[in-house]
Amino acid sequence: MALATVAAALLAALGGTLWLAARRFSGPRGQRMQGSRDRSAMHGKTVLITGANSGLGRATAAELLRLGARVIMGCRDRSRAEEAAGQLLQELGQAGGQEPNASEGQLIVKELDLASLRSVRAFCQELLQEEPRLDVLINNAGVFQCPYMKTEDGFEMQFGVNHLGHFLLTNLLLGLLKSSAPSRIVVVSSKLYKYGDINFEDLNSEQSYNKSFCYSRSKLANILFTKELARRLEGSNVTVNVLHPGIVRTNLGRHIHIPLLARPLFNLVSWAFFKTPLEGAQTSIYLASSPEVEGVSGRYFGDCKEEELLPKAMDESVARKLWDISEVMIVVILVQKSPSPKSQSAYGPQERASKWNWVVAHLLMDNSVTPLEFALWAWPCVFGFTILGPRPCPQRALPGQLCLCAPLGVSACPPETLKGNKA
Ligand SMILES: NC(=O)C1=CN([C@@H]2O[C@H](COP(=O)(O)OP(=O)(O)OC[C@H]3O[C@@H](n4cnc5c(N)ncnc54)[C@H](OP(=O)(O)O)[C@@H]3O)[C@@H](O)[C@H]2O)C=CC1
Ligand SMILES: CC1=C(/C=C/C(C)=C\C=C\C(C)=C\C=O)C(C)(C)CCC1
Repeated sequence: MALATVAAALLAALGGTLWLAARRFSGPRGQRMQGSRDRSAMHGKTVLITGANSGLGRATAAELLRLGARVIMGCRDRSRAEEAAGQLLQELGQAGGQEPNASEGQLIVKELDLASLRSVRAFCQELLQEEPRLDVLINNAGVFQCPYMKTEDGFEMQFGVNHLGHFLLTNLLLGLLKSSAPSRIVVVSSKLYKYGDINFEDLNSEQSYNKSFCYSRSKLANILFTKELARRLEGSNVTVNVLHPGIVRTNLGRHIHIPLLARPLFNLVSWAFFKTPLEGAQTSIYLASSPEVEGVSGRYFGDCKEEELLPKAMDESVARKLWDISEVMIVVILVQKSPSPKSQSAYGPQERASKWNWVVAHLLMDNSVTPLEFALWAWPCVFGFTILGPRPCPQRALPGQLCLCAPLGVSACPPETLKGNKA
């Protein structure tokens, strides 16, 4: 009897494995591969890929390199990136029957930590000095469902890396992309955007943190960012599109804890059902290199085809507001400040409870003010704020001017506004 049970269990396990293996090799996960195209399709083009040392970024880099591109790998860990670059060149050499480095494509490793605005700025400064052109920017790097952590600048990690770091990166490189036009920006989002919301009152998850919601919110932010950027880039010959890659077997799940004993099963299931990185990277490669999407902008793709978005990912006013807030966050952000006794008196109980210690600012007006213009008066404004403490927000007090407002109505405004508002 016992023998029969063991035999049945073994048979079931074998059958299950065979079924999974059959799925692995027959499933329709692999949409058409972009890799069969002309080997010099990207010759003369410079492509920057963030997070190119692993998963989808690595596979995208390999393929674009194969197509002849000069690929810049923007990675946070130089040694991991150099190791990946060495492997890529070797694989390319082996595949092409050539010596590594002998192919037309070129691979460059540069340090870029999207969890540090200082690192993003330093990276861009170097890139702008060294690179005469940039044809494709692929915002690929990402963090998935990590425990509550903050970036160097005090942002919740998933929002900070997946959205804000890329927001700054893209804005700093826009000039070069425009001067290299026709050029492309490709944003890697996720279908999980559906479960996110842009809750402006707690963008930094100070009040509560849910790792799934925050990942989804950051991916929704990727889509809204793409929509708003496409609008701003109309007529510039720089396109921007966003994609979801499907579920792909990469290192993205590193923060998901799986009990040791269950790991083999999860590995088997992910092996059978998930896409390989090369399969998952096809839409990135397509949007970066295919002539089919020349001039196409502001669209959402999966499996190399345009897909529909939920209304919340197409809301122009939310996209604009997110842009404005992000712009101010990256310029001003670190007005790291604990409320002084004086400023505490200006808070209601709810505000005090939120322990407001940095300014989440937003543009009150829809007037477009460049970061440079903003920076010119941001510091005097912050200075005024520090002296006078938070003031009630004089909503639209000075038409055409910009005010910084904390989420709960506490404001740091241009000095004139503060003066006019003094009690
Ligand atoms: N895999 C999937 O099923 C899906 C993935 N995506 C998206 O695809 C993108 C790529 O992820 P995937 O390849 O799967 O995951 P991987 O974890 O394999 O790759 C993520 C890359 O992002 C890099 N990265 C993480 N944090 C930072 C940072 N602070 N600065 C710079 N680079 C950083 C990682 O660097 P390091 O190796 O040093 O950690 C790594 O190179 C992500 O945006 C993800 O959200 C979307 C939907 C599904
Ligand atoms: C989620 C689980 C795993 C791994 C998932 C990976 C590698 C990526 C998933 C990414 C998704 C869904 C991103 C969406 O944007 C394991 C296979 C490690 C274990 C099971 C759970």
